[in-house]
Amino acid sequence: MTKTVGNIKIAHVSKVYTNGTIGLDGINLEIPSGEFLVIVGLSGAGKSTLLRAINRLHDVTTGSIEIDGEDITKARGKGLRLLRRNIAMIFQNFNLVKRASVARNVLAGRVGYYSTFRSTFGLFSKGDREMAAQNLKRVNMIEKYYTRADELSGGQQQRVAIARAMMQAPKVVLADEPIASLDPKTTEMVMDDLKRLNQELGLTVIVNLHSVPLAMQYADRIIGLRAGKLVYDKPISEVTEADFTGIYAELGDK
Ligand SMILES: Nc1ncnc2c1ncn2[C@@H]1O[C@H](COP(=O)(O)OP(=O)(O)OP(=O)(O)O)[C@@H](O)[C@H]1O
Repeated sequence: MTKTVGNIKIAHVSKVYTNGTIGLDGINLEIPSGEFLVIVGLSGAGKSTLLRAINRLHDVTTGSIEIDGEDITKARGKGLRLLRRNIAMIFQNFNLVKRASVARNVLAGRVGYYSTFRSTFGLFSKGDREMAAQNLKRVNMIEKYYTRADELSGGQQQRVAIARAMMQAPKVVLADEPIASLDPKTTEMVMDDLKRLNQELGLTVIVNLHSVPLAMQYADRIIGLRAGKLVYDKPISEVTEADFTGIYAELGDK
């Protein structure tokens, strides 16, 4: 089997929802291992659809999405499970089990490595408990190990969600507007956490954002979507001040 390093190759990908809405329209995109890619675009541009196609939460209508040479759009059964294990997802609304402890939520990130029986009964190994503690330290949340998730602030919940994502030992992290419901200071903490994972562990990180200034601050490369099409694609070194307004104007010009 190919060694997984987090290269993504999206070729001729379109997605038409069953009601006829075009989600994605002929996307071609290569994302090299270790890149911090930010996707910007107005609401409805197709950002979530693209992220969800990458981990196969959505099926695409045409095209292929290769993760290290393996097409996830065609994967089935065990092959799909193994591919998915390498791709962690972080959501806008955190998706934690509110009544469970922080530790339990973080350990849940490990279920891809366990039988259903063991994970249902919480039979996690000592090694995994240590890994959970390590990942909570990484996001400065270790002191909340036993706290219930619903006693945390939004920013703290998102950091627990990042620790949970890390339990998968992923190669790729997808974050769908991870800071949409957070204040500016917490936003910075969460974006810093994502950047640290990218830089220290070399993970490929793909983040959907509405904010171009934030994209400018964190991205290696920015792409823009409008009505399902790729309309902007530049490395951060080539993004100019003029593009700043350009991105807004072009994306807004529906
Ligand atoms: N399940 C669905 N069924 C039908 N159409 C959908 C579905 N999900 C999304 N769409 C449509 O697909 C298009 C792209 O939506 P998507 O959620 O990917 O955009 P987005 O850029 O992520 O928007 P936002 O920033 O608001 O999250 C929109 O026109 C949306 O209405």
